[in-house]
Amino acid sequence: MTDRNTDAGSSLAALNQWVLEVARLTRPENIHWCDGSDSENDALIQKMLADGTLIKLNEETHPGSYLHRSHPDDVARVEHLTFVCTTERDDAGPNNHWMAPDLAHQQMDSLFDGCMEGRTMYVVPYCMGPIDSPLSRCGVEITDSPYVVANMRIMTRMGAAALARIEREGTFVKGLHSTGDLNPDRRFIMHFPEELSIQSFGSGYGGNALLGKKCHALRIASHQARNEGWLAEHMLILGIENPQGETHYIAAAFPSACGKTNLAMLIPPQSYVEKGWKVWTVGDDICWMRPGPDGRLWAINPEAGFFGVAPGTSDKSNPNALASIQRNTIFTNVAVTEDNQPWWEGLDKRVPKTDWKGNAFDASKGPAAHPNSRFTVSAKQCPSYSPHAEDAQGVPISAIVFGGRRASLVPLVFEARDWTHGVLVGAAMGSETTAAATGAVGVMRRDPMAMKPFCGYNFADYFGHWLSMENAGSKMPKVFHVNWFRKGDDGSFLWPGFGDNIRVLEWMIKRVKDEVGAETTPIGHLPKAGDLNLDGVQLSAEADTKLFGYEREGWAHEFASIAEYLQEYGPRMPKALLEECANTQARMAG
Ligand SMILES: Nc1nc2c(ncn2[C@@H]2O[C@H](COP(=O)(O)OP(=O)(O)OP(=O)(O)O)[C@@H](O)[C@H]2O)c(=O)[nH]1
Ligand SMILES: O=C([O-])CC(=O)C(=O)O
Ligand SMILES: [Mn+2]
Repeated sequence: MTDRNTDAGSSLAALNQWVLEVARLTRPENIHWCDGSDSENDALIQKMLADGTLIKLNEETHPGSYLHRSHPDDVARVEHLTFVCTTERDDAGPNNHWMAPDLAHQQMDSLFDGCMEGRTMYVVPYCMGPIDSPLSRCGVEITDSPYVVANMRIMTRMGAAALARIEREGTFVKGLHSTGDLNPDRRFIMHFPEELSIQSFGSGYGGNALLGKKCHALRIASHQARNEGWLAEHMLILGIENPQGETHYIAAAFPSACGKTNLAMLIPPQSYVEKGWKVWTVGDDICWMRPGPDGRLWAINPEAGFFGVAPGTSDKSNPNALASIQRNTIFTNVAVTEDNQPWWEGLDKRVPKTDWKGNAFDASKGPAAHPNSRFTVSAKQCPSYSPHAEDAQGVPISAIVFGGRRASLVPLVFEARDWTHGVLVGAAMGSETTAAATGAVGVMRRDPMAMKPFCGYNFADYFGHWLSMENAGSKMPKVFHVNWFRKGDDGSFLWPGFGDNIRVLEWMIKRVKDEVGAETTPIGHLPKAGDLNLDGVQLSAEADTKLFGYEREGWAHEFASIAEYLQEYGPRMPKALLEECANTQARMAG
């Protein structure tokens, strides 16, 4: 496999040439190279206020903050229109939609033909990760959307410093984006991992349009990571500091809208705060990890901001997120109150005046804020932002956590037997779908490592890559699985979740430090009664069995379906993983 644009030295010439090529195709009125300065941002904001792209929010309560209302058909990622275009179909795998690169280029060229007439074309150089980190990677997004530019400025290190790094380094990911006419029939999100390039047309929504995020930092980066021996994952990163002042870092993969931002910003219950426990936020969505000289995995957050789900965010559920978004925040598709403050379901008891489409709010017509409405804000505004979040070498990872949204069967927490079993636990993940992507909500689907929508290559090869991370000299993190979403017979959540999730993290750290034993079952190790601190938590008798038990019959069914799922990948699926699965099934039968 060769990656084409790696010609160091002539990188700026290559960039210039590509920009001119794109301009010839898209025919913009102007070309603007973004330097990332405040004055540039101010001018963009003024332009967007003037043409209605942004609406100013209450300056007293939310200084420097704006509302954007997207087209009502353009509110989430579009997985059915997202393609991985590798030369060989099997390199994209059954987990991706595939199109031959030539055909995809033909199709995209005709969409981009003249699409920027009368518009300004913005050239956005950006760096994913701290600007001085060897783990970081750069890209350039060309876009005709000032909203995208303003968001990229918050979400990445954008502008002059990134351009200088590109010039030094020679390699960058090429991203081309146009909102086109926002017609869903003319919408495609195309990835060309072998060319390190992305082409996105017809959507302004975050995951489809902020190309540094899912398109670059996951789909393209996962391909680069495989070639270069590292991991690009859909994971939050947090630091948990114990009363002795030791901090352990945990990376956790949950599918979209399944609790990454909330866990990353966790505020412990009062009893924990009093003892001196703290949680530090390193990242809330994406994690790039690489083995360090000491054999441990070292991780950076490639992003500079949070593109978080608004509904459900409150001073009870996530006070750190709420504190972060009091100023300098772009809100997308939220409702507004009488006095022009942003509002969403779960924030407080006020009744908004206007819904996310800009109509007078009418409770009979559905929620006021779109269920996938979002805030974009700099990570620096988060009170729990880790002092080590920008460390060039990253932070060392002690534990990897997988988790899904599972109303039944799956207990609160279990630990994998070893690395290979841990890879199986990740590969076997299932979760109920959410509003973060278009389509039905609440349907259980396999979402290995929370990467179903984001892995830029064949899952069989991806699992093989994960298995290969353990080798002589490596000190792999322990692997756990959690489920905050188990429901009781009456349909309510059995576990309080949010701040109380620290109880589960504390148990994990005790396991990492070998301070407690565990109950061994065929799915892995469960906490022994008394080892997980439940002081002050009121659990029903039903919760006690459902959160901490192993349900033999249900798991046998689950694993029959997991085995079938892994078989779908055919002979490329690593034997070691199939054997681990069979081995787990044998334990269940025995
Ligand atoms: N019951 C329960 N709900 C939770 C918990 N943590 C998060 N949630 C809810 O899950 C939804 C999504 O949470 P987020 O933290 O925004 O999810 P995310 O994984 O960061 O989502 P993306 O940004 O789409 O990747 C919100 O409605 C939260 O209120 C928890 O511990 N228990
Ligand atoms: O990608 C997006 O638009 C938002 C997000 O974090 C996800 O869906 O996982
Ligand atoms: Mn996400």
